[in-house]
Amino acid sequence: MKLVKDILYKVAVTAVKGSIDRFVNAIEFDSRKVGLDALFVAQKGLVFDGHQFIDKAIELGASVVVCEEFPKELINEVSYIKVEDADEALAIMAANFYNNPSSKLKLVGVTGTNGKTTIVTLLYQLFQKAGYKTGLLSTVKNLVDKKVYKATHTTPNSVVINQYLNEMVEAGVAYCFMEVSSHGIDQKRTAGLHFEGGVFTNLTHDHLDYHNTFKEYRDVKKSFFDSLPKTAFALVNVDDKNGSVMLQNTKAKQYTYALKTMADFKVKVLENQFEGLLLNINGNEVWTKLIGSFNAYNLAAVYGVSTLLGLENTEALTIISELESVSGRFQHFISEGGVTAIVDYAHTPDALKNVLETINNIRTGNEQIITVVGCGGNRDKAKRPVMGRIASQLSSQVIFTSDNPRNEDPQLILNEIEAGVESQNFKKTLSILDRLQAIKTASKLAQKGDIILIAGKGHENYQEIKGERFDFDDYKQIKQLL
Ligand SMILES: CC(=O)N[C@H]1[C@@H](OP(=O)(O)OP(=O)(O)OC[C@H]2O[C@@H](n3ccc(=O)[nH]c3=O)[C@H](O)[C@@H]2O)O[C@H](CO)[C@@H](O)[C@@H]1O[C@H](C)C(=O)N[C@@H](C)C(=O)N[C@H](CCC(=O)O)C(=O)O
Ligand SMILES: Nc1ncnc2c1ncn2[C@@H]1O[C@H](COP(=O)(O)OP(=O)(O)OP(=O)(O)O)[C@@H](O)[C@H]1O
Ligand SMILES: N[C@H](CCC[C@H](N)C(=O)O)C(=O)O
Ligand SMILES: [Mg+2]
Repeated sequence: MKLVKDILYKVAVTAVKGSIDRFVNAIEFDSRKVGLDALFVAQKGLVFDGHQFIDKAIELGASVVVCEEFPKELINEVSYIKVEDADEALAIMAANFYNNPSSKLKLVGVTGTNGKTTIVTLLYQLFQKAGYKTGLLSTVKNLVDKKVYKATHTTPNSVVINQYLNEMVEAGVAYCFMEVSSHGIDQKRTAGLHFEGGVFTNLTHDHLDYHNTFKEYRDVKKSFFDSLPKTAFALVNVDDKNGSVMLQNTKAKQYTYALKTMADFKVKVLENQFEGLLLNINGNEVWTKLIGSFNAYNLAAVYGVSTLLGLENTEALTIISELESVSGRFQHFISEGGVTAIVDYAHTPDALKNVLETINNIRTGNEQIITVVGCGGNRDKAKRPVMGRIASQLSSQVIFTSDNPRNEDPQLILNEIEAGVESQNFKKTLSILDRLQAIKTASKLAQKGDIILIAGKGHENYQEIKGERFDFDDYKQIKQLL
């Protein structure tokens, strides 16, 4: 039970009807989940306006309603609180409800188009190995020390974030590393959190269905850095031209990492092999099991965060050499028949290009690269032809197939991917709607020494078709087939 007055601390309230000197036992924004004495927040969503469910929420027991507009008819027993921004109010109230857990541990948020999951997962591993209880909020899973919870979003909603953080505090967790997605920032899921630091990885094409323009997408990411307090650090990749944009208006202490430019955390790739990377990190040579120069960027960020959080340089470097790759990110094996299979979550043009360039750079002879790839439905359509073009340019053979079609016609998605293939590359491509058949075909085409890349779904263990999720795991399938 919590006093409404206390939950409203720091919320921009514009009007109140009824008493705020009363207790509630939960905060809900989905009327279907409301129980007795809950506080219901009406949010304007993309599909529905939560204000239309206020009556329903009261019927189910809500005693306090937080909204952007008062309903026409008010009920005497219910308290109504009008706020400027319901999403932001929800996040601040959620933090207050759980006694602001983010200020009781050290929370670091990682944002950018690619590399978030990799960086937060490596940081989780690193701090665990250094002997600290650690938390993780990521696309793949959420972890409260060693306890595993399923992830539904890259950045969960603000109530869930604070629930996890609260559980972390209770479990004695000292550090939490979380992914901060652009949807999450835009929907204010991270408002009201106290960050010890923020990291920017890179900004390339994705989510333009949601953010409309690249500038809008960039400005949403920037607003995360604008909101950091001056006690925090802001660590950005300055090889990406948007790195400096992120720092423009931040109050936080500024730090940089890079491979090509001068930076506080400077990494050079000395060797780039299938077995791993030999790096020079700020003058120290380190061997790591991670593959591909894009992971040199991720490790530069990991090293930067570790030392900014107070870890000894030598300890950080020693543990970096022990870190394991992240599931579904360049996850690979070599079959008995000598075929290398790689499963990777590359679902953006930049990621696909990086992964294919990595494979092209580290292959030793004339091995064929056979790529199986598709694009998700009900998401950014503009990236489809670009991914089609990149896959066909950088592979010996490409099989386009379905990713998660969601509610779109899978064949139409394939047509949009194929539209990006240049005429000289047509003969390299093939389209097979069924993902399992596509993977089977790749496994039949592959000869000893060849490399199969299955891109787009990484760790996902399902395929979403017409609103239904069916079991599907790229890695398990290819492992069985080879
Ligand atoms: C596009 C998007 O982000 N949508 C999110 C958004 O949904 P929405 O705006 O459509 O909500 P809505 O259905 O219109 O409902 C509006 C309000 O009415 C309420 N409602 C609705 C129905 C009802 O009967 N009663 C009721 O009270 C809803 O709870 C909500 O508060 O708000 C919901 C509640 O917080 C989210 O679950 C939902 O995420 C959907 C499932 C989603 O797929 N999001 C993806 C795109 C996403 O967020 N992805 C990023 C990763 C991106 C990356 O790769 O970087 C992530 O952070 O996971
Ligand atoms: N630093 C990087 N720069 C470019 N590409 C990267 C980088 N790190 C990883 N990738 C590529 O992007 C894919 C996704 O990586 P990761 O899951 O770490 O990113 P993410 O930012 O968490 O993605 P999402 O937005 O889906 O949560 C990887 O499988 C790899 O192909
Ligand atoms: N976080 C990404 C996941 C994309 C994964 C891909 N398999 C797809 O379904 O499109 C997104 O929400 O766009
Ligand atoms: Mg992620």
